[in-house]
Formats: sequence, C-alpha cells, structure tokens
Amino acid sequence: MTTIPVLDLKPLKDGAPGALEKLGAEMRHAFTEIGFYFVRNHGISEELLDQTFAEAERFHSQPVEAKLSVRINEHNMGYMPMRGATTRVNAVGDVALPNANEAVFFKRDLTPDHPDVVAGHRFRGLNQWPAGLPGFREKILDACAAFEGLGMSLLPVYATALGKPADFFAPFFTDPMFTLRMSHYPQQEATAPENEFGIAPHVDTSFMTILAQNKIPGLSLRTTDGDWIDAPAPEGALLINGGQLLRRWTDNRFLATPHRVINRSGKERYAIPFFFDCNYHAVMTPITEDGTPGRMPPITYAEFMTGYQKANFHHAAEKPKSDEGVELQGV
Ligand SMILES: O=C(O)CCC(=O)C(=O)O
Ligand SMILES: [Fe+2]
Repeated sequence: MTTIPVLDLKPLKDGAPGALEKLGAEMRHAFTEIGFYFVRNHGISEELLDQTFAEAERFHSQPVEAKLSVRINEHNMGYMPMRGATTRVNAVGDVALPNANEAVFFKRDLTPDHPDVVAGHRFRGLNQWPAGLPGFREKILDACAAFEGLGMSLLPVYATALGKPADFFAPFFTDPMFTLRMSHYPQQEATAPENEFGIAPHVDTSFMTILAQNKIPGLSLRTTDGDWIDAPAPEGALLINGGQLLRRWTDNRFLATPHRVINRSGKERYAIPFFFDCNYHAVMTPITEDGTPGRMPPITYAEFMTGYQKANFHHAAEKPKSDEGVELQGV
C-alpha cells in the first residue's frame, strides 16, 4: 500500500546532528516513489492558515461583478470564474468538463517601477487587489511571506535529496517566483456527470506546491501503479508535491504526480495551494546523478512557462494557462 511520507522539520530547525541527511533521504524516497509528502513543524501558524482560509471565503463571497473587476490577465494574476478553465493537458487522457471551481491568483507584490514590470515581462505583472475588502491585501501578503519562508527553508533538503551541497539551490532562489491560488469548489451533486471534476487530473507546473488544505476532503493522487489514493491532511501538516519544473530540472529523477479534486462532501470546499518556483531569470540545467548532460537542454523559468508549455501542449498553445497547467478560457 502506498502511504504519503511525513517529514518532520523540527530536528532540522533545532540543528540536530544528521537531521539534514535524514530528511534528504526521506525526501528522495518521497519523490522517487510517490511525488507527495507531508511536512510537520513547518513553522506556519494555524492562526495564519485559518485567517487565509477566511480571506479566501471572503473573496469568493463577493458579488461576481466585484470578482470580475479583477479578472485574470496574461500574467495569470486575478480572478478565474467558476468553470472558467478546462484541463486540456489532462494527465490521464480522459476528456473532462470545465473544472467545477473558481479561483483567484496572486504573485509577488511588485511595484510599477520594478524593471521586470517596466519591461513588460510575462508573469511579472502587478497584483490585482479587490477594492472592497479592507485588510485583505495585508493578510495575503503575510500568507505569501510565510509560504515563501517555508519553501526557502526546504531548499537544503531538496539539494541533499539530489546529492548536492546544502546551498546548491540558493543562487536560483534569490528572488523566487510564486503564485498563491485560492480556490472555491462548490458541492458537486450526486447527479453530476462522471467526467466533471472540481479539478481534473493534472500535474502542476511548479518546482514545489505547498498545499494548505482545509478539513474538507476531495483531493486524491495517482500512484505509480495507477491507483487513485486519497490525500487527507493530518492535523497540523501541510502537503507538498512537485510539478513539471522540478521533474525537468531533476532530469526526470523526481516525480510530478497527477492529482485531482472531486468535491462530493456536501460542503463548500476551499483550497490554498502555493506554487513556488525559482528566479524568473534563473537557468535550470538538468541535475543529473553523475553530472553528465541531461535529457533536455537548460531552460529559464520564463522559457519554461511560455515556450516549453507551448511546444509540448500545442493544442492549448495560444491561450494563457494557470499554474496547474490548464488552459484558461475567456482570458
Ligand atoms: O484543491 C486541492 O486540494 C488541490 C488543488 C490543485 O491540485 C491545484 O490547484 O493545482
Ligand atoms: Fe495541482
């Protein structure tokens, strides 16, 4: 039976001898066998997570006109309406209906004079903050900072898992890209068609996806044997998985595992994944076991997110995609 490993970060935080090596080995196992792991003692307070869920609920409870005033743009920032995306890059090849969720996306809060903003670089736009939600922006920025801090603290474990020095990833993450997604999944009726998902089977595009999942179940992942298993979050733990960027950078040594959401819980479900990636301008050269050239040439984050996706998923080429690799409709 496949179980999702639980990595306890406390010994690492305490500076216990051998903690990094032990976690590195556990992570290596997680990414070669399952593609998902839980973290305990991750350092993000329950209070902040609860507040972030409350903000997600507050955002989605607004009238649709208010949400549409921050409609998603070419940077994949803003509000994606209910059933506004279909997973064309479907990880299991089934044809699915539009995803039964709505979501809003935020990235690093750049200022208009930032060089990448001035240059008009894709995915380096300005956040679209809702006008009628006082305090919302501050809470979201707090959440982003906390998730980013956790992501940064895990980089030495990733490096160790790959047989590299602990500080290997540091130069690639001096100004890392990230996207906070706040999703709302309505209840799916028992009569809903079989091929309607909250989010259809997909792999993320990320280096690292940190999921602050709420108490409502619905997420499952597909094991390498092809079985779907539920991924319920144990109390206080966060769920982390890798996407295509991690897979490519590790020369396919690490898994990007397909997962999906079906919300037949009878309740509204909210989810807050945080997609954590390297610097915009970082060049990712495949990290091979023996240092020989990888299967794929080196690539930058920007090339990866635009050109690479286009080349691989030509049928969805012309439209922007959200960070879980779906085509966004009506953008
Ligand atoms: O809602 C969840 O639990 C996971 C969502 C997800 O896989 C995604 O947004 O990429
Ligand atoms: Fe995902």
